[in-house]
Amino acid sequence: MDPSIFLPYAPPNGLPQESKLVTYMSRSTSTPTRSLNHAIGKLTLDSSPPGVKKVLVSEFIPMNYYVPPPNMLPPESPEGPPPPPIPMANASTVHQENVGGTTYFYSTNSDSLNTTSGLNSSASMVWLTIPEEPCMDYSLLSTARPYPLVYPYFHQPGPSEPCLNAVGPPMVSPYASQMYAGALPQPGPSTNKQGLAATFYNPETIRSEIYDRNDDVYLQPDLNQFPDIPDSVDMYAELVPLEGAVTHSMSTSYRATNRQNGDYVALRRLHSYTSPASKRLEMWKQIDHPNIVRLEEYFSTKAFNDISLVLVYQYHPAAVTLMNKYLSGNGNNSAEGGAAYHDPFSSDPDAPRPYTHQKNAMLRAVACGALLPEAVLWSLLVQLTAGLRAIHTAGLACRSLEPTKVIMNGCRVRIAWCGAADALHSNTNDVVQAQQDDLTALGRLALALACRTIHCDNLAASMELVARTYSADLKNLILYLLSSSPARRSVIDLMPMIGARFYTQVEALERRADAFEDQLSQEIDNGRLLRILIKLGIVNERPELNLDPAWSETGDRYMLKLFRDYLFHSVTTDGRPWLDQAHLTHCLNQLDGGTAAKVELMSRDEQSVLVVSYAELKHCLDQAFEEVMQASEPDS
Ligand SMILES: Nc1ncnc2c1ncn2[C@@H]1O[C@H](COP(=O)(O)OP(=O)(O)OP(=O)(O)O)[C@@H](O)[C@H]1O
Repeated sequence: MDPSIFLPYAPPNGLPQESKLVTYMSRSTSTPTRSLNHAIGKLTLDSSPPGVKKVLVSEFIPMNYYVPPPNMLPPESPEGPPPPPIPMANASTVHQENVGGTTYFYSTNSDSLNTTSGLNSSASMVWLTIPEEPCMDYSLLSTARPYPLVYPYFHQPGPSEPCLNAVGPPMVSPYASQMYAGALPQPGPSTNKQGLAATFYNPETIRSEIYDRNDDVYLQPDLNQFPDIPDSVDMYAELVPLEGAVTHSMSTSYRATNRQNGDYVALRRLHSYTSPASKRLEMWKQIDHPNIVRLEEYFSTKAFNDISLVLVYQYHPAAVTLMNKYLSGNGNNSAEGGAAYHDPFSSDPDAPRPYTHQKNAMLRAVACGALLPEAVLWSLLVQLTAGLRAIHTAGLACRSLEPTKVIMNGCRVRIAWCGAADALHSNTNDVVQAQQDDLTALGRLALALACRTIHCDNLAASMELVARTYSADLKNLILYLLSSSPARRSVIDLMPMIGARFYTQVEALERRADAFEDQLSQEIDNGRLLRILIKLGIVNERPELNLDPAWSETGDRYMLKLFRDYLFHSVTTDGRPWLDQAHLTHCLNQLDGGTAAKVELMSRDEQSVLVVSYAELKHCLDQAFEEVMQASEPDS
């Protein structure tokens, strides 16, 4: 064994000279900090420029090994609540404003919080308390579709049929409602997890994510609604426009099914594409990264009555864009602490708005307690920088890092439609400049997420909000990304700024893996037992096979019938049903394993007893099932 592994930890000044950390520390005083100071100077923020050490993640507090009471949690703890609303000075004044002849009064008195006036709420918002995490309502999480769904696989109860869901809690996801024909198993007691914990490893959240995906995958839209879309394009069929896709002349997105393997794919069709496909698309095909939607292939087609280039990507069910999830403020995402605020002007978008209303979309987000917990922001940034790093390292540039082009499902972030921009602008050669633009775009995206609005044009005000709400490290990271200094920025420089927060992400992922493993260990045998039950059900009490009405009552099948009675219809000595699920599971496991253990089977008239091993029973079952399978073939 290499004895050097036992050497004690060396302090920073004792780091080996070839260490990357040494390289970084020796130059960190020049590149990032200089540009940060420069940027801060330009923004004339009140706060003094950060010192070098602040840039180097000095404020991070390890967490989670001890869970303090909620009010003591650091803002970026995985358990941490969203940042508190910013208190505003002078909360008792009344402000009035005349808009279009109407005078609006803004009571800034915190007592007015309970009034129903939407306008008042915009002034007194800053004193709103952070809402409790809503109890899980799956319907909030299921995404709206622009088309009605048909249910090809599952029976829907007709009007006269009893509906088990008639009484009980509100129905959950459409898929779940079809699967269970009734209420889902109720989630356990509310765990009231917040921050990363709420999204990464809360079992109820994980469960609802899975239902959302199943909704998306199993509930088919009615393809007749799209008569203009070809039945198939190359090897892809069942094309459906992707939810939220805007129809325009340059490109269209579809979900489709691969006819060879049945997998879903996301297609990006570039209309009237006459130039040769960019060579960079081949490079994009090589990129396989968990934070990038993989480009599988591309081809030209005339199926759309023009020459289109079609890019084929991996499909991620129930994916939503960052725009829809965090920035659109459409109120559908309260489970995310959504940026849903009451907009008193929503009924008439063109109505003149008070200056106060226009000015501060981000302050409204503060008012709703809708700012994201810092840990969630870092998680998004860690994933985005990981994806971007892979892209830049491959000598490519994303060119479209926008909230509408980054998708999320569950807690995973993926950069979507990579390569489409290269295909559209195949004559753009300056990758280095495009990579710099990517970093600026990442900065804009980070700022938008931090302020929960895309209206961050007032950079100084936005940065002030960030500085007052989040750690100096987050502010510095955004400033670095947005810096206009001529020094070349690199995605690699972001890693030291993320620093120990990386561990938070790793820890959350490990906890998520634990949650999955726990769940898997509980469910792992269910499929196996279900399969053997299905086999038994197919064989037992079959009225006839191959015109033989006695088939299931004779030969091997008779033993299986007695075994079924033994399993499900045993009674106690005084004639009561004997229900012992552990015994039942044990017997099914023995049958599946075909063990040598013996079981006594009694005929229904109690006149004869058969002693058989599970191995024999298994053999009987396999034989009988095989016979049914053969009889089911059309030419049998
Ligand atoms: N790989 C994917 N798997 C599943 N869904 C995806 C995937 N990529 C994107 N989506 C979803 O497709 C939808 C439409 O995306 P798209 O980028 O086409 O929207 P758009 O607003 O019309 O953009 P554009 O104006 O550039 O055409 C988005 O809601 C997004 O969540």
